[in-house]
Amino acid sequence: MNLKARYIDMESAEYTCVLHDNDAIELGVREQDRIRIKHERNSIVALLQTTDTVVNQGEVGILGRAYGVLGPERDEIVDVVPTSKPESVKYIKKKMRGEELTTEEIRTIINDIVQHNLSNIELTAYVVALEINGMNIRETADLTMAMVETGDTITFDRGPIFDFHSVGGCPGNKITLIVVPIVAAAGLIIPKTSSRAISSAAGTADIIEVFADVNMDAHKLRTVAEKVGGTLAWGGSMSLSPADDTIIKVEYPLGIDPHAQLLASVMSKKKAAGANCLVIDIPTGAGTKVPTIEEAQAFARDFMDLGEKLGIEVRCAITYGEQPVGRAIGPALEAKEAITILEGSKHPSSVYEKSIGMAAMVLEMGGIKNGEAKAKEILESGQALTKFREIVAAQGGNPNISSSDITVGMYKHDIISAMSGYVNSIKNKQLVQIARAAGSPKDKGAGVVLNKKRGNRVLEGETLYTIYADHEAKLEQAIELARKLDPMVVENMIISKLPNSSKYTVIEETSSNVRSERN
Ligand SMILES: O=P(O)(O)OC[C@H]1O[C@H](OP(=O)(O)O)[C@H](O)[C@@H]1O
Ligand SMILES: O=c1cc[nH]c(=O)[nH]1
Repeated sequence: MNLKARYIDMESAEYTCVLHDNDAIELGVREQDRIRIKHERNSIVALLQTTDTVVNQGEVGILGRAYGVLGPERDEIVDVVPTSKPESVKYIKKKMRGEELTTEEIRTIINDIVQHNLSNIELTAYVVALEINGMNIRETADLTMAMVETGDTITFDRGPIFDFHSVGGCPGNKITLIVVPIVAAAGLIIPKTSSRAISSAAGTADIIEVFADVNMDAHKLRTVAEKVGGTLAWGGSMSLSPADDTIIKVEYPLGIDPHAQLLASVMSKKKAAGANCLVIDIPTGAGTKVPTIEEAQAFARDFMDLGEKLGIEVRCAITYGEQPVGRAIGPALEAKEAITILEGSKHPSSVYEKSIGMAAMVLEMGGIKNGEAKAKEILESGQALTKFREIVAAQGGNPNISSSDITVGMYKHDIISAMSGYVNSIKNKQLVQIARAAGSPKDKGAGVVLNKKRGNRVLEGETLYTIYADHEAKLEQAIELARKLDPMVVENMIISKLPNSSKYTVIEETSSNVRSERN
């Protein structure tokens, strides 16, 4: 059916088009059916919505970026035909039943994801099927290669190319901002790309975006890395492994990161960016993606096996993840904390220690002896800060950036301990929920800053942590959640008194061990 193309200034997660009810009846299609729209040599598949008001009979409305991808002029005639479900839906169902997929079936799924042929429901089914049934290492390698082959790849004139990546899952893990400048200042090339938050309150790309442009294409990634030695880029902004960001957008609201998808996500980006030597950080422990050391060791083996298949030398660090790295969680708060370390502060030491440890592993892969001493020298002499500023400037940020330039949320609230004792545990996932409720990562100033960490002595009335927000209503939501979730457990020698006693003093109406004070 030939119809006039009409731009609709709205966005939706999947490519979407709108037909008048009468045209939909004539074409024999219903809401949520798929429609192929052809314009010259270009075509897209969009999900259908029907209307008797938004577009006229004889028109097809095409939403936002789908219109841009198809490319007709306003009112130009396009050809509209019904089309069936993509073949990959069959293979997603096969994985839902727990069956092994062939190389070709995996390629078909990834092709359909890259072409935006799958609805968000189908994409969610894919992610959930992987979360429940997983993939063996052969399938994971095929998945990785399919993600590489559907995008661009970069080749550098000189090498070897180094990289570093965290599997995530531990809040406050802002160390990439320190590791990359140390490695680049040592003269190694590290074209680092990061994703946005998946299970956390701020992915590395969300943090860097506070002070520099993270969007770059593959050409710019290569040019910046060759010029200043390193990049701090968002993988989703470029054509390297383009399926990755589409899948992450579905994982984020669920807060899940299926093992095989995680492996393929990381390794496809590294392969596409031309990495030869890679260090992987695997935060481990309760409240992370990898609860036990045994699981972390198996994860590391999978990374090394995949690396062998892809021609990348991989070394892994199993790192402590049972509480946040450092004290800040949330984009601006984490940026400030990381830059403070680059400026010379050694507090909090977990950020300093972890950054030095990870950078040392990369330096040693590059043949530098005593990587730890070298990493410390580069950081403490200010060379890492200078390199960081060069990278920021190359990415359009302030070339003289300092921690005092970073603005954090204007609304804040202290959570106060109602009892004296020691911090027995800090629950990562609950802290993430609170930071997200405060607006992180979209609201850059939102998040949480810990005043106490595990094992610290706490006096009644002391601040345990502070919640920050850019909007007052979100601060209120986060405070309410904090009361309910109680993410920091303070205990003393008496755990409980019986009968009719709780281990906590109940100061407000909640059963929390905290009371709240405004500031
Ligand atoms: O913690 P969650 O959100 O699950 O994992 C995603 C984070 O982990 C990785 O960190 P990096 O880029 O190596 O610093 C990703 O790129 C992203 O920033
Ligand atoms: O880059 C990343 C990091 C963690 N998990 C992913 O799926 N991708």
